[in-house]
Amino acid sequence: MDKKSLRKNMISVLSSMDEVSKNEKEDILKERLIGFIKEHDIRSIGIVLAMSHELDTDGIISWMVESGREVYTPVCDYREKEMNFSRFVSFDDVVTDEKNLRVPSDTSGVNNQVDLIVVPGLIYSEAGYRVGYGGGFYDRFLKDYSGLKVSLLFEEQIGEVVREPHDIPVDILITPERTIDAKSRRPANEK
Ligand SMILES: Nc1nc2c(c(=O)[nH]1)N(C=O)[C@@H](CNc1ccc(C(=O)N[C@@H](CCC(=O)O)C(=O)O)cc1)CN2
Ligand SMILES: Nc1ncnc2c1ncn2[C@@H]1O[C@H](COP(=O)(O)OP(=O)(O)OP(=O)(O)O)[C@@H](O)[C@H]1O
Repeated sequence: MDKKSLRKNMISVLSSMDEVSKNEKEDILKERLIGFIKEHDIRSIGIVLAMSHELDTDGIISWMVESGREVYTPVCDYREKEMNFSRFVSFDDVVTDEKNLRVPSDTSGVNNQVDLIVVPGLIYSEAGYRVGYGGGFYDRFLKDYSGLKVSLLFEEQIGEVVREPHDIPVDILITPERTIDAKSRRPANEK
């Protein structure tokens, strides 16, 4: 199947997940990510403000802000195909961009070298390769980023990913059932 159909299929799988069990899994993912953040003493985090079919990140973001961590969310320049992370302070200070994604109303506080980025995606291989939403924003951004990269996902999202030269893999995959050390599953020249 081509990449576009793979994306479409996975979006429909995610959209048709049972709401109650999805919420339960999201709660587990939140707790697992909080454990990871504490364990690695993460102080600044880059994470998306999710769309409705995506894994809900609002609860995680609230915990991060309340626990005194700095939160940054992506802001895209669609013309330049560029993305920066702007400081997120409160859900009261959020607007929507031209693609209807939520972004901070004040985008001046940029930090592109946070301790941890939670990388969104649709399909993942256990080696940490990823099919995203097709914008290429993360692959372009991550080539100059040197901090930790994790992804949160449901087991249903693990599958075969055909690697492309520009793909930048994540270090760790967290599912409701396990934490996969993706980096250790790759050969030394692909770290
Ligand atoms: N919540 C959330 N925010 C996010 C992302 C994400 O995955 N989730 N991103 C993760 O990268 C970035 C935005 N990614 C985007 C990727 C593609 C298009 C886009 O141009 N979409 C096409 C339609 C897609 C298609 O069917 O080809 C369009 O609107 O014309 C927009 C944003 C940053 N913010
Ligand atoms: N480092 C890069 N430099 C230039 N173009 C890139 C780079 N990374 C990705 N692209 C281009 O962006 C487009 C989308 O890439 P791809 O299909 O890999 O997106 P994706 O991985 O699904 O999205 P994302 O990385 O935003 O999650 C492709 O046309 C690809 O060639």
